[in-house]
Amino acid sequence: MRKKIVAGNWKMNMTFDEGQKLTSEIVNMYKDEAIKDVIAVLNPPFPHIFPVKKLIGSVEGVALGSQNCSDKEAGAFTGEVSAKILASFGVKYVILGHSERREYFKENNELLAEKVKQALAHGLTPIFCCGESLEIRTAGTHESNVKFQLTESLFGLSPEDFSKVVIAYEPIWAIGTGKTATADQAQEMHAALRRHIAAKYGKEIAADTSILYGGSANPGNAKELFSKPDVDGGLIGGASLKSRDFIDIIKSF
Ligand SMILES: O=C[C@H](O)COP(=O)(O)O
Repeated sequence: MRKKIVAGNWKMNMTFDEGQKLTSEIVNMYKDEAIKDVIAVLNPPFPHIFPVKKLIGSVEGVALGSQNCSDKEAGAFTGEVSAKILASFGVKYVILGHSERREYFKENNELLAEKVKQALAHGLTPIFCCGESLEIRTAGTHESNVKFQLTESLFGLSPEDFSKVVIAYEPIWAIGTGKTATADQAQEMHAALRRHIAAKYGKEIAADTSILYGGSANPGNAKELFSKPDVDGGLIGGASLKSRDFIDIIKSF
C-alpha cells in the first residue's frame, strides 16, 4: 500500500536558531497530537541536517530529507554534497528535480536521472519533482510534458528501484504564487501519471507509488487536495516554515 507523505521544503530559509525552534515545535506537535499514518519529512538546507536529525531523534513517522544531492559518487567536486554523505548523516529522503533547480541551476532530465541513481544506490528515497510552466498549461500540452519528465529521468530504472521513488507533481505556476491548482486539476494529473507508470511498470507498482502535490498548499486547501484518490500527500514550501500550518496540513488527511 502506498504511503501518505507530507514533506516540508524549507528552501533557502531558516537560520540555525529558527530551524531548531521550527523542528522542535513540529516534532512535539507530531507526538502530542498523536499523528499516525502520515510521514512528515523535513528538508532543511544542508547545514541543518545534523542538528535537525538530533532533534527528530527516534520519533517514528518524522523523517529527515535534503533538498538536493550530487550526481557524483565522491571526489573533487567543491561545494557538492553526495548521497553517500547524506545517508551517513541519517538522511532518508532527497528532493530531486525541483523546478527551481531546473530553472536556476539548469538541471536537465539526464542529470536528474544520474542524481536519482545516486540517491537509490545509497538508500535514499528520491522525491522526484515534475511539473509544467504556465505557458505549457495554457497550450494544453501539460500532460505529455510532465509524463516526458518521468520517462526521461525515471523510466531507465529497474522495477525494483522505481518502486522506491516518490513523485511530487508541482505545477510551476502554482509555486509560491498563492495560486493553487484546483483539487480536480491535481487529481487529473496524478491519475495521468499513475496510468503512465502503470503502462511502464504495471498496475501494482503504479498503485503503490506515492504521488504528492506541491504548489501553494496550505491548511485551507489541503483537505480538499488530500481527499482526491490519487493525491497521496504534499510537498510544502512556504507553509512548512510555520509549525502550526505544517502540522495542520498533515492533519488534513
Ligand atoms: O517544494 C515546494 C514547492 O515549491 C511549493 O512551494 P509553496 O508551497 O511555497 O508554493
